[in-house]
Amino acid sequence: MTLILNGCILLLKEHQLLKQADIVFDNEITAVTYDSRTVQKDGMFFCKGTNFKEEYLVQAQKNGATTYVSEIAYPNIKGMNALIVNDVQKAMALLGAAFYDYPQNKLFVIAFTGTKGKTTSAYFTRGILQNYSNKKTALFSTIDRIVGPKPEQRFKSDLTTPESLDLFRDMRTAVDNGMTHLVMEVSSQAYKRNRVYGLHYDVGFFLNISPDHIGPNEHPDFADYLHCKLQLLVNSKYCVINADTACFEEVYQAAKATTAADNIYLFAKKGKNTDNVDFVYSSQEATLADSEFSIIAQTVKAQALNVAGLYQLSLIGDFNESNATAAVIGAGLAGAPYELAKTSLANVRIPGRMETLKTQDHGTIYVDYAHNYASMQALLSFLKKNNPDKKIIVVVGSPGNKGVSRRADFAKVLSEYADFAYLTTDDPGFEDPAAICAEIDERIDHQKVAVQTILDRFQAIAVAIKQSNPDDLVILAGKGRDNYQKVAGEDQPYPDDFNVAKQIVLDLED
Ligand SMILES: CC(=O)N[C@H]1[C@@H](OP(=O)(O)OP(=O)(O)OC[C@H]2O[C@@H](n3ccc(=O)[nH]c3=O)[C@H](O)[C@@H]2O)O[C@H](CO)[C@@H](O)[C@@H]1O[C@H](C)C(=O)N[C@@H](C)C(=O)N[C@H](CCC(=O)O)C(=O)O
Ligand SMILES: Nc1ncnc2c1ncn2[C@@H]1O[C@H](COP(=O)(O)OP(=O)(O)OP(=O)(O)O)[C@@H](O)[C@H]1O
Repeated sequence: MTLILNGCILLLKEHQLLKQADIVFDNEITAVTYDSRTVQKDGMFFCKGTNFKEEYLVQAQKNGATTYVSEIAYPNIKGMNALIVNDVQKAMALLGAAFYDYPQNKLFVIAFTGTKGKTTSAYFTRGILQNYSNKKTALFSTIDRIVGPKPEQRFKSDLTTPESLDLFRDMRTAVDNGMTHLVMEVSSQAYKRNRVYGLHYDVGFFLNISPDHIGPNEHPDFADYLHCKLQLLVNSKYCVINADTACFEEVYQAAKATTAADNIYLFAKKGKNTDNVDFVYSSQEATLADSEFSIIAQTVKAQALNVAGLYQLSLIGDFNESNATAAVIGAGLAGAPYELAKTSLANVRIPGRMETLKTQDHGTIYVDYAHNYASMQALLSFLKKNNPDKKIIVVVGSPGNKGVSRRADFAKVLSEYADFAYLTTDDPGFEDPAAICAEIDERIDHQKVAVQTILDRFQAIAVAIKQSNPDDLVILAGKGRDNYQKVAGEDQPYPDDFNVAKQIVLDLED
């Protein structure tokens, strides 16, 4: 992979990003990076970030960088080409795509945004497309990035949507590994930080929106959060929208701004406002671990996708039927027909999303990543509605140094639905986990919910399971399959909630 300096200048000018170009020598660029520690010979180095220091550029030059791209010039740096731009993140995304030779053009790209359900929908979609594409579907999700068919081509993600250079590099790797399809999650932060600037998708999904990610390092307010999420639709050839979402009118208008109505698909749950939607899904039957739902195609264009029919899921929750409906439509737009979607979907399981453990004498255990009001409400209200006579026991904590409003939110949602709450530790960071639990506890309605605080998460889960009866529902919320606790700047190893529960159940049933 290479870049020609003149080509870079043209591209930046085309997007009105170039303020100044100081060219010392003309050479071919054979590597790109934003980290001085990974610079290679004849590399291009991007100076970006709130914590950026000039010494990184000095190190980059020492390590072989010949060109830097930055929003400000560094006059002390001699003997390097300088491309001074008015937005380094946008410049990086454009030059990154060019450097990796536009790998997105070789992939059918399906992208999901939404406050909740991105990972689940992405996994469902990939589950179907893997069978449709002969195992050639890449996945960029919050949990992992899969760039090829071999186990070593799957690795853990650090961000939901990676930095642009990493994104285009991984797309290139996926193409070189023979992948033909890509399913990816796009966070609002990815748009805020221009990680996906210039990227177009074959299909873009808007799943839902509720207040989240608003704070000092993320979005200043809800309007900014929504605006960032809407960008996905503006950059998609086909748009698929959950018509039950909050702010539907704004969302639909954003799609219509750049997409013909024929290429916009709407779906909604039966019983809501389904008059003008293409697909309606409806719950048929749910056990404690599986659910059955149907998708009806209401319009000619929906029928043409050939995906309507009855479906089964190996995880429950009406919200997961919504996520699965989205996946079926996405896979349908890629060409996957009903029968294939049906058989593929039935087998998809997602790490830490409604994973179920059935015990002999201690109820049904759910491990779920629900970690804010919207997701906890969706989860607990579903369980309550379908099991009005069963006791709901929740093990939950709230993280330190972020999302402080979640503490009051958890108190509210527990008061609404839970019978028993075990408050415990969840990534306390630099805060005292006991104080965090106390903040939740003081807002819980103790007339409705019995509360016990057990700071050791393993012990909290053990006590919750041991004290439950065969008919009870025990929900281990918030951490999904996280195998660490973030404590005072360190990731301390933790077996993960599912493994902890499995161990406790094994010990009990020995
Ligand atoms: C607020 C935010 O998005 N920050 C991201 C951003 O940081 P930054 O650009 O400010 O970089 P920085 O940490 O100040 O570092 C400065 C620069 O110096 C470079 N450096 C550093 C040390 C050195 O020796 N040499 C060197 O060159 C670094 O490579 C970096 O480019 O770029 C970094 C990668 O270069 C990200 O790791 C970092 O994500 C932080 C950790 C983060 O937590 N982000 C969250 C908010 C996020 O993006 N979340 C969304 C999901 C939430 C949602 O749904 O919106 C996500 O997509 O994951
Ligand atoms: N469509 C939905 N509506 C409301 N809640 C949902 C929905 N889908 C999933 N959830 C809940 O949210 C949790 C997180 O789901 P998922 O990981 O799919 O979402 P996400 O958008 O990737 O989330 P995040 O941005 O927090 O990583 C699930 O464990 C579940 O409790």
